[in-house]
Order: sequence, then C-alpha cells, then structure tokens
Amino acid sequence: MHPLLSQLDSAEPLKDFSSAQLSEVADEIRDVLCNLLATRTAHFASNLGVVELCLALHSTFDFRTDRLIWDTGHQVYPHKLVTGRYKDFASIRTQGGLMGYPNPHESEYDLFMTGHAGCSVSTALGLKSGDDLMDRPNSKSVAVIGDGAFPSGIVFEALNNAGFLNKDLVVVLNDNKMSICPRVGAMAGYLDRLRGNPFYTGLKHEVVKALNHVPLFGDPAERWLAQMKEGVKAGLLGGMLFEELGIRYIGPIDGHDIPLMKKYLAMAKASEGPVLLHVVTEKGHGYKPAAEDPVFFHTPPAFRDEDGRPVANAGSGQPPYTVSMRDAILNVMEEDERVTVLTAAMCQGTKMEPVRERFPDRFFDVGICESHAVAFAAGQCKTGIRPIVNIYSTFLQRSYDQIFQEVALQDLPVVFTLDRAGLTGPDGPTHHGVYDIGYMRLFPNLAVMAPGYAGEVEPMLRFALQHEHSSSIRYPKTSAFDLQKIPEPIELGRSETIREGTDGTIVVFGALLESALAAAESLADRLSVGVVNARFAKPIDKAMVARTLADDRFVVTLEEGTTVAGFGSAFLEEANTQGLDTRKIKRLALPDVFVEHGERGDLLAQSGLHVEGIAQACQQWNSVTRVP
Ligand SMILES: Cc1ncc(C[n+]2csc(CCOP(=O)(O)OP(=O)(O)O)c2C)c(N)n1
Ligand SMILES: CC(=O)[C@@H](O)[C@H](O)COP(=O)(O)O
Ligand SMILES: [Mg+2]
Repeated sequence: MHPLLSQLDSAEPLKDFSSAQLSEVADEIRDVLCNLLATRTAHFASNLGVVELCLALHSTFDFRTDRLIWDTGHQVYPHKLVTGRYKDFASIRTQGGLMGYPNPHESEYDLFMTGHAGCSVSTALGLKSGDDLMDRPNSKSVAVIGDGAFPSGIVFEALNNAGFLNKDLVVVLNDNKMSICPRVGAMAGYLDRLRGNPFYTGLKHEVVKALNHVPLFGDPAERWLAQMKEGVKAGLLGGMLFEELGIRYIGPIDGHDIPLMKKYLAMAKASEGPVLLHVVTEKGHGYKPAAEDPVFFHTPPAFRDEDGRPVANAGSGQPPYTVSMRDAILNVMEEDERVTVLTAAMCQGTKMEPVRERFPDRFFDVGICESHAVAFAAGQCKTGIRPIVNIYSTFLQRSYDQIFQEVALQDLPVVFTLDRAGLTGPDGPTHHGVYDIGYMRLFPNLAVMAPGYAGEVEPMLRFALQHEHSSSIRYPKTSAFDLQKIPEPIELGRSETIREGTDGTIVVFGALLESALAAAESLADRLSVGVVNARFAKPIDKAMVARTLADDRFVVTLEEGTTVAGFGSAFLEEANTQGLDTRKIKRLALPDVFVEHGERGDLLAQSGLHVEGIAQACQQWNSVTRVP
C-alpha cells in the first residue's frame, strides 16, 4: 500500500533517496494523512502543508545526532511517519497510542514533548549551546516555526540571544499565511512584503557588495548615498530586520519543492552563525478542500469525503460551554460599550467569530501572545474599559506574571474566561487545563468561579463584570449541562444547594455537577446524599463549609482539575481555619501526574471522576466516617 514509507524504520535512508523517490514518499504520506485523519479530529491542514519540508529536512540532516524542534508540535505527523512510527500511526491521538505531538518516549527523533507555541528557537539555541559546551560542535540545531507562532514574544527573546551568541542555528520559518485563523499583526504584513521580494541570489550579492564600498563619512553627497545604502539593501535582500540582529536571512523559497529546499538547507547547514530560512508553503496542500478552507481543516471533526466534498459526521446535541459563554459575551457587549474581548489567536476554538464580526472595534486578536494579551487588557482596564480575556486554561499559564503584577497587584477588574479548563481529550498533557484553579486562587482579591450548568454562565459573567476586582470563570470542553433550574443570584462567595441530603454532601466546583447529581441519584436507595454547586473556589463559601461538615457524616469535594492546590484544597484549608473535622473530607480530583491523551470521558473514569467513581467514593467515605 505504501511501499516506501512502510520500509522506513528510521529517517536515515531518506538521504540516499532520489528526488523522484522523495516525491513518492510525499504522496504516500498524504495518502496516510488523508485517509486516517478524516476518521478522527486531528491536526489536518498543518500536517499536509509540511510534508515536503519534513522530507527535505530529514534528507539533509541526521536528527539522531543533529537536533530538530518542531515549534508547537501539531505538524509533526509526517515526521512521525518517517521516523519509524508508520506501523503505529493508526493509533495517533487515541489512548495508549501515539501522541499527536512530539514525544521523547516514542522516539529518539523527538527531543521535547510540546504543544504550546513559540519555544522552538529557544530550545534549539539551548541545544546548540549545550552541544558546543559538551564538545559536540558538529551537531547542528534546527527549529521549524510557523508564521502564526513566530510573533510570540519569546521568539524575539530567542532571536535576540541567537544574534548575540552567534551560534550555528537554523531557523526555518514555515510561512503559510495562516495561524489557526488568518494570521494577524504587523509581523504578518512584514512577512507579506518579504514574500513579495523575489529571491535574486546572484544580483543581490553583487549589488550589496558594491554598496558596501559607499563610505559612511565625508562628503554630504556620499553621506546621503550611505543613508540610501541601507534602504537599497533592505529592498534587495529582504529580511533586514533579521540581518540587523545578526541573523542571516535566506528566502523566501518554495516549501513544496524538495530539491530546492535541500539546496538551501544544505547552504544553511554549512553557514556559520544563525540563519533564518523563509519557506513558503500552503496549509492543507494536496487536499483541495483543506487548502481552500484551512481554518475549518486546522482540526476538523471526523468527516467523510463525498465526491471531494467533506461532510462532517453528526455531533452530539447540547451546545458546549464555549457557546454559552460566547452568547453571554455577545449579550453583555450589546448592552455595555465598555466591554472588550481579547483572544490570543484562538478565535475559532472559542467560537468568537460572531463577536469578531459584530464588534470589530472591541474584539482584539493579539496573536499567540498570551502575556501581552493580559498586560494589554490591564492597560485597557485602567482607562475604564471592562476587558474579558478569553484564553484556554493551559495557554493562560504563559501569562502568570502579568496576572500577578499587571492585574491582581493593581487590583484591576479584568475578567478572565478560561475555556478548555479541564481534560481536553486527545490533545493530551500539553493541553489539559488542570492547573488554573490553583494558580488563579493564589492572588488576593481574584474571585475564582466555575459554572455548574449552562443557565448560570451568563449570570456569572454579569457578576464578574460588575465586580470591583479581577475574576475568572473556568469551563471545560464539553456540552453544557442543561439543568432545568432558575439559578439563584450570584453572590460573592456563595454556593448554591442543588439537592438536599442527610448522610453526606458532594460539593462540586464546576461542570462535574451533572455527574454528581447522577451519582447521588444512583445511591438514593442506600444513602441520602446532597449536592452543592460551589460556584466559587475563592472566596469559598465559609458558611457552606461549616454547615456541611457539621451536618453530614462525609463531604466529597469534586473538581476537574489537579488535586494539588485545587478546590478540594481550598475546602480543606477553610475547614482547618475554622477548626472543623477535616477527616470527614474526601477530595476527588485528578491525580498529581501528567494525564495522558484519550477521550475526556475515559480519562475522567480512569481517575474515578465519573458517576460510578463518585458514587463509590461516597459509599466508601460514608463507611470510613460512620460512627460504630
Ligand atoms: C501558547 C499557545 N497558544 C495558542 C496555541 C494554539 N495554537 C496551536 S497551533 C496555532 C496556530 C499556529 O500557527 P502556525 O505556527 O503558523 O502553524 P500552522 O498551523 O500554520 O502550520 C495556535 C494558535 C498554542 N498551541 N500555544
Ligand atoms: C495545536 C493547538 O494547540 C491547537 O490546535 C489545539 O489543538 C486546539 O484545540 P481545540 O481543538 O480544543 O480547539
Ligand atoms: Mg502558519
């Protein structure tokens, strides 16, 4: 079926392949990708776009001794296919199978487990620096970074350092004009201008050599010429921004032409000092619908191809929390002109397109720059604007210091809406949003909230927007629980009792409320278990902590976050502060390990956070705490 690919136990043979053979391997890779990735949600278009680049890299370098970092890592599938993982590839993004990102446990060709954007240039530079210190000067270091990830602040920190250290480093800028959505920002404009520059190698060299003889001092006419010189060089060379930092710029070149790329990669490999090779690719290349709609095909749902037309398989009924929050945001923006929304390149995933269309002046996509997004929001907030920072839980980790200094320390009422807060499923440990309860509840005055059902999403957002301090609202990647109930008004530090019980209580922070109610119901013939919707992890409902521990034999706390420093910890701390009996408390949360990739439901069950697990914990704790 794939005669060349199936024989590759490592990438080594690729360097002896002819151009025709490499082109055949490219076809085989696309065949695997198109057939398999249609059956599950996976990073489709980005992978189709880097097939030739991957082959050119592996046939120019030996990445068992040279170093290769794919930025973010979502485009690593062709790399996996040519580095000995063809036979296991069908398991990608399923539990126990290959990860959808680089994974050092899978292969010596993968150096770091990554999924967050922007760090490739730093790690590649660190690898080169370390190899030099460890007496391996011949080892080459390559970072491949997309144009979406490239404007991340840390990339400039790395380039700044690279130009200064003058290490042999190859940065391949994979420019496909797309982030997940079309890329944004001034750097996008700069790359567009570079793309416009034909790459006149011979002419460039000669003219620049001549210009180098124009003196810098002396006659005013000569001085004028000297000033012109930089401008002319910039026009001819392109990439002056990088050249001025001491990084040699080469390109742009066609990223689907393997022989051409091999030529320039070999040149970059032989160069001394840092080099930036600008390659132009098409996201979704080789599958027309993906090339035409790379936004949808970034991570499409499972689909079937009907006569060259993708038809998505039917999804489940109830809309996700993401949509509840998006609709709530639309409503509040309609009423209050001070409300703005910030995204860090995740407009599509957070389903904010209607907000972008309806309020273009109050919607800000800052690109993959989460730290900047938070500090920018703080600046807006200081002027009287009410910014909503809408970022995935895992990516907000980037902004930890800005949440601390620019927001909390200034006591500014910025609202954080944390999407994907919980297990995100097949993306795995890099993307699970399981730390935010802990990291948000550290800061004085920051209210930490989570809705337990769809109906309280909007009231919670409205509460946050009139609150005088900063606040956060977390919600996972799942259908919103359609509890048929009019929510009690949201009050700072007040929980809501959903079900009364006399034996014990499950106190839930967030969306596992639905499972808690089902667990309590399943025990009804044996135990009377109440269910409290905590709403706040900070400030926690002190009276509720006192009441449940006084009235009940046991209290099970429940959350979709790590057990360390989470809601259960907050409950324990409060119980201890009040001098209550903490032995009654059982904390149900995710274990203190990096949870692997898999379906969210399966992963929750594995940690006992499903209906049966919750019921079992209640029974167990009831017998532990029962007075003999
Ligand atoms: C810190 C961080 N923020 C956001 C994301 C989500 N994200 C993943 S890929 C991507 C787009 C990257 O664009 P680019 O680097 O150009 O790669 P392409 O998909 O175009 O190949 C985004 C926004 C992330 N992985 N990490
Ligand atoms: C690579 C990356 O970080 C994103 O593409 C992420 O996988 C998107 O996740 P969602 O599919 O949950 O939006
Ligand atoms: Mg891109």
